[in-house]
Amino acid sequence: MQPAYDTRNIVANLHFPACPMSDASYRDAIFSTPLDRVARFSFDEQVVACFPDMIRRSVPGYGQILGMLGLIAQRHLRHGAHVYDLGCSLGAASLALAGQLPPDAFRLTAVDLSPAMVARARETLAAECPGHAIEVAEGDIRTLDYRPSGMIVLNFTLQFLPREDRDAVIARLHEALEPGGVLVLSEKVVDLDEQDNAWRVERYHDFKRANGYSDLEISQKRNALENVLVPDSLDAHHDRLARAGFSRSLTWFQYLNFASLIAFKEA
Ligand SMILES: C[S@@+](CC[C@H](N)C(=O)[O-])C[C@H]1O[C@@H](n2cnc3c(N)ncnc32)[C@H](O)[C@@H]1O
Ligand SMILES: O=C(O)C(=O)C[C@]1(C(=O)O)C=C[C@@H](O)C=C1
Repeated sequence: MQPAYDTRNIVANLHFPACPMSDASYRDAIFSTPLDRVARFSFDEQVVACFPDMIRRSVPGYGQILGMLGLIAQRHLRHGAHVYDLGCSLGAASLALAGQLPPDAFRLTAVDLSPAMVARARETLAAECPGHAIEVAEGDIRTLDYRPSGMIVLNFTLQFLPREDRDAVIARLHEALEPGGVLVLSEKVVDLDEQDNAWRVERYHDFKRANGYSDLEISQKRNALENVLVPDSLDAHHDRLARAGFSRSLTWFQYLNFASLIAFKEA
C-alpha cells in the first residue's frame, strides 16, 4: 500500500548501505559508560563505525540541510561545474547531491583529513554513485590546492579548525569559487545573548535525550568536544564571509544552536 505521506523528496533519506540504522552494532554508544578520563574527540575508527547514527541523532536538521543541497545546486550550479565537499566524513553531502542531480550535472571532490573517514567514504561513494564523477581525497582543507568550483559545501567542518585558521580558509574558498558560485556553510553556533544561548543549549540537550542519549553520554561528549569543536556566532560567520569578499550571505536554516548559511560570490 502507498504510504499516506511520502517524504522521500522532502529530505535526503540517506542510507549508508553498510550501516543499517536498525542494527545495534552501528549505534553510537561511545560515551555510554563512565570514562576515567574523557579523551579529546577525534574522527577515528570508533567514530567512523557509528558516524551515521551519531550525526543523525546529534545534529538537529541534519537531514533537512542535506536535502536542500540538491535544490540549491539546481538553482546556482552551472551545468558540469566542479563541486567540493570539504570535511566530507563518510560523504553524506556528496551522496545527497548525487541522489538529486544527474551524473553530467557536476564533478565533485570530497576531502577529509581522517584516513578512516576517507577509506569508508571511498567505498560508499563508489558503490552508491558509480555513474557520478566523484573523487575522494585525503587532505587538509587549510593547505589544499583548490581548483575553480561552482559550489563548495562545508557541512559542520569549519567548527573543528582552530579559530585563527578560519579566515584564511574562507578567503581561499572565495578565491576558488567561480563568479556566481556559492558556499554552503553549516555550523554549530553560539547565540551572543547569554540567556538565549543557554535556552538553545538546554533544548539541544533535550533533543539529544529524546534521541536516546543519556545524561552521561551528553556530558562526556560535551567534555570530549571542549576546545575541539569551537563554535562561532552567526555574526562572526557573516563578518568573516564579508571580509573574505562574499558579496552577500544569509542564514537560510537554523534549528536551536545549529545553522546553515549560504554565501554568494558576485557573478
Ligand atoms: C562533523 S564532520 C562533517 C560531517 C559531514 N560533512 C557530513 O555532512 O556528514 C567533520 C569532519 O571534518 C573533518 N576535518 C576536520 N578538520 C579538517 C581539516 N583541517 N581538513 C579536512 N577535514 C577536516 C573531520 O575529519 C570530520 O570528518
Ligand atoms: O554532539 C554534539 O554536541 C555535536 O556538536 C554534534 C557533532 C557536530 O556538530 O559536529 C559533533 C561531533 C560529531 O562530528 C557529530 C556531530
